[in-house]
Amino acid sequence: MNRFGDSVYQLIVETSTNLPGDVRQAIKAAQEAEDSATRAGLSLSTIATNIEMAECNVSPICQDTGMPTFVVHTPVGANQLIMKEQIRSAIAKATKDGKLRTNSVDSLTGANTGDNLGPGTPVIHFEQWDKDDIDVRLILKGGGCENKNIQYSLPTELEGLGKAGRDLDGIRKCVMHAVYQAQGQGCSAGFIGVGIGGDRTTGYELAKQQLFRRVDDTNPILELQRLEEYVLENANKLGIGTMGFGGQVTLLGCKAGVMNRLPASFFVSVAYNCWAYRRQGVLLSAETGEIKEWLYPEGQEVPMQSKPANSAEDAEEGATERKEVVLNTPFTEEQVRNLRVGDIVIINGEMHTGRDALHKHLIDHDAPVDLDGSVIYHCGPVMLKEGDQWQVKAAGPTTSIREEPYQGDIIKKFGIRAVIGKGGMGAKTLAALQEHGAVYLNAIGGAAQYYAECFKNVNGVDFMEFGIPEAMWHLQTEGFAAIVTMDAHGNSLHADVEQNSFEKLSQFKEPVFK
Ligand SMILES: O=C(O)C[C@H](O)C(=O)O
Ligand code: SF4
Repeated sequence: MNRFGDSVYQLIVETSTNLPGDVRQAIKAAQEAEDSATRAGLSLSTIATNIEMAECNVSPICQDTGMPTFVVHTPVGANQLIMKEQIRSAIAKATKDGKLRTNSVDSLTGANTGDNLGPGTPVIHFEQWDKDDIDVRLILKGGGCENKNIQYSLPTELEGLGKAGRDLDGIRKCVMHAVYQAQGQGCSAGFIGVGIGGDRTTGYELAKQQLFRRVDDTNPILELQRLEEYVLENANKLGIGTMGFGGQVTLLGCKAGVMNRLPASFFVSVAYNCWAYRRQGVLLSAETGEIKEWLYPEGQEVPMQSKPANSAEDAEEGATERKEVVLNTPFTEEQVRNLRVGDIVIINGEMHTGRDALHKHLIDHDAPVDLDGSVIYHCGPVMLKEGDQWQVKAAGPTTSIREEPYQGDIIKKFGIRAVIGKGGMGAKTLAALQEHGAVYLNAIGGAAQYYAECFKNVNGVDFMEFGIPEAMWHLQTEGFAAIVTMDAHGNSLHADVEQNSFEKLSQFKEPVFK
């Protein structure tokens, strides 16, 4: 068993940096279905480039390397205590090597443990089985998509869909609603695991177990197979699209499982996973711990392409739709008031990261640097210190809506002119953008390698006491491209897509499974 720890380390690195072949296949199919000159098509192309970059750089696909969750099957008599210790050591080493972000935070104090070890992290489930080998599976599911998980208790009344009863049709409505309520915030196009039955805890567990299935498998239970096919086909009619930009592809996979329940309870639990669906597995020799087999198709079997516009017509249509503007920081009020929803902004100069801890802090404290005209990037990067210099290892956007309670006030207090993030923000921020003269720019969630390349130097850092993801990094930037999705004139693409998809949701009100 002396190779067990090394094998687990390899599994962690592979899972974080190389998206499996079946997931890649689903993303490629989405690229085919989407007009490549649209916002959704361009985003998928960036995602494809990012997947290749992560594989090539052996660096995290997305900066949020998630909650490491292992499911281990062992032969009877194997020592699980030793395996647990070696898994923990492999997690700490992968963190130190920049393959995982420091993601384990004390819930009361906010202190980051720095090595991804702590109460509840990593999650390790052991099961015994009657085979001779050890099966280790790992999923790295990020926080943004985890926040979009949802649990329904039937019967219930669902906005847009009406009554959902305790039957297959009620389940169908819950799952359609789950996709709608996620909008683009969990980095659509996504995958969902559905757990039918159980109690609140085991229902969610069952939903997450579905995410260990292969994307291209078929459910052996006929009713569930029909449910999966129905949801996959019809959720894509909601028009939410990649990153919630609108488009043909919103969902890439739906997998449902069922277990018994108590007579009084009927839960439908949905686990939402972003496109950066990082899960892999290995079969290990119980004697040596060596890898005998990888359990999902490996990434290199399915190369990705950043597809060029597929026809001259597409390219032209795309070009007339949007304007590209190059801006150097700090921005002026006039520059941002000239921007409209749909424009692409290419940013050069210094920008500052800031997320949950910083926004809360800035409400009643001064900023450590002058933020007049500045650009704030909602991002918790993976950083590594090489010699005396910090290096940006992965740096995609985080879900902006979490900063909604603070953002408007902070924009006005410090004179910020642009906020970059993903998933959009709400009415309070939109009003502040209009009043003060600022814009919200949407970057492609999960494209952490793609954006990391735009950061040419780390000029400094403040609030390291918040931990690496929450610190305020001052980053020298070149060629960072993002789309205006909320402008200084009261327009919000997010509000429009939400409204349109809500109207479409009501089409699915009538019973389908009787
Ligand atoms: O924590 C992050 O970096 C991102 C998070 O996974 C999110 O989707 O908001
Ligand atoms: S940023 Fe997006 S891609 Fe990354 S973990 Fe969060 S939801 Fe997933």
